[in-house]
Amino acid sequence: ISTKTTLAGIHFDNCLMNAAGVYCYDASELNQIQNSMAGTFVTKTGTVTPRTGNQVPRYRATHLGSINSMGLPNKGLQYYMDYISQQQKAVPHKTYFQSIAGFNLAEDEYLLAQIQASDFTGVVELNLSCPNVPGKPQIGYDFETVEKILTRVFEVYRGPLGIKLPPYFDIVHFDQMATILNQFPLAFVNSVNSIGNGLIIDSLSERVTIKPKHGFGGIGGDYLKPTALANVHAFYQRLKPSIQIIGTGGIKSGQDAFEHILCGASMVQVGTALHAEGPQIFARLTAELKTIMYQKGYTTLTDFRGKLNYLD
Ligand SMILES: CC(C)(C)CCc1c(C(=O)O)[nH]c(=O)[nH]c1=O
Repeated sequence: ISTKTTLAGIHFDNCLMNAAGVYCYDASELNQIQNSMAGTFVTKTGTVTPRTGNQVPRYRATHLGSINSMGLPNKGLQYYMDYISQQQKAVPHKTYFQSIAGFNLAEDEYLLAQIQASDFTGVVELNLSCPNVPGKPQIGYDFETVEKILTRVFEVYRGPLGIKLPPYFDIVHFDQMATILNQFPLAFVNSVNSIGNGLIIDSLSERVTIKPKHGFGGIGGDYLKPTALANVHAFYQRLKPSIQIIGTGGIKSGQDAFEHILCGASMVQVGTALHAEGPQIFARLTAELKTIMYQKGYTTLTDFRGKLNYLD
């Protein structure tokens, strides 16, 4: 029984990995993912220069998930490029993901030019949940800007590249986004990022639980799973076959991973549950997924990927 997968024509021994932002800030954390059962890792979203991010507390977990307003704290793109370059030499049989985000089109182009000029042989994940010009919604909700960015991105970058999308909640938005994305040679779409601007309250103290943005932050975990599954399946149904789906959101068991793959995911990423349990979670999730596959008579992910049944 195998949980291996292929993405962007590249083989991964395991379909489970971290979600950008969780357990991937520095070499210490990335080493722990590298030495776990995860099939690979994605770095914290790298920006043009290092960022300290927002004031703490900026992450809070509950028994149903998490809220965060980290503010993109990261070591800067070059730090992650150097780390990956070292890993490509030390552990050459694996392929790594570099997450990036520019705060405008020029920064996106700069980041991609840096990667293009390096010895990077991995996969780029462009985070489209980044802020736009003030007064406009995040890029992922500004469809014209998505199209403009992707047009430019594929003029400047030639390696395998996918995008991380925020969740959508309207069928028309799935249709509109898929129509845009199907124009581009994307390797994958990663659905979903956290649900933006949720609020988790401590009713005893009658206070919010994180400091930035008056307590507003991205929601992950169990709260996110139905939305994540819907986005994975909606894009799986609409995108051309060459654009694969990475499923992110609400995975804390082998069953959750199974459901994401049943909805069409080729790779699954773990965030909130990884933050809570640490990298040994990948051994548990892999064992649980294999048990489910065994019980159902499946030997590979292709036996059930995307084969969700409807109640016709
Ligand atoms: C929310 C942004 C800071 C604009 C991007 C980075 C990010 C963050 C973050 O660094 O706050 N948290 C998330 O849950 N998803 C993200 O994509």
